[in-house]
Amino acid sequence: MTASLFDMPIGPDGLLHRDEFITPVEERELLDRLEGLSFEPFQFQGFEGRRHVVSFGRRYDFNGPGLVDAEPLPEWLLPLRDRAAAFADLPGEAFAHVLINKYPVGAPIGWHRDRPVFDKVVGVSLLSPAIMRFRQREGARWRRTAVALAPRSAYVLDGPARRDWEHSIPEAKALRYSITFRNLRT
Ligand SMILES: O=C(O)CCC(=O)C(=O)O
Ligand SMILES: [Fe+2]
Repeated sequence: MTASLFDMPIGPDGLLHRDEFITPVEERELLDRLEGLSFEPFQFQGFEGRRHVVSFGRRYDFNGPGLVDAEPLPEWLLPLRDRAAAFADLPGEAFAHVLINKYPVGAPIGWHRDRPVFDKVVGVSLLSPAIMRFRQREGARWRRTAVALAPRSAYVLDGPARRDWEHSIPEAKALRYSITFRNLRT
């Protein structure tokens, strides 16, 4: 499944977004799996975020060492990994790192660009909708845009959307999960 007419070229260049990337039944099965994981508060240089996370394959430790090994990807994640990789024009095995985000009510993700050790990012949204905001500095001002992330939709961040724009998601209004896949920059 590579880019098609139905992948909306909205938002910054390099952002692809596809609704109904997974079916409601697949979403339910994934949620059952996610409910069994041990999420931990996101740690950033001594601070704890309201967002909770689980990593597989590799884990990015923001308190010092950077990229470290993590538990291998569980079997149940492999079909989604392969579908996400195809969406980003990559082989499944390229996605060495999976980060699952859990956003309880009130949990945001602040403005950031993903770490430069990673290349493309694919994110799959589950359970409730969110708005992903983008901003890019332009002189003294910010260019801004946003994309609606419906449950079961997926996005690819590549090119300028990945490298030049920052993204963030405001405080969750209802519990939401995202399953995000990253390959390593070579
Ligand atoms: O929840 C999302 O879809 C965004 C996650 C994100 O930006 C990240 O994990 O770096
Ligand atoms: Fe991100």
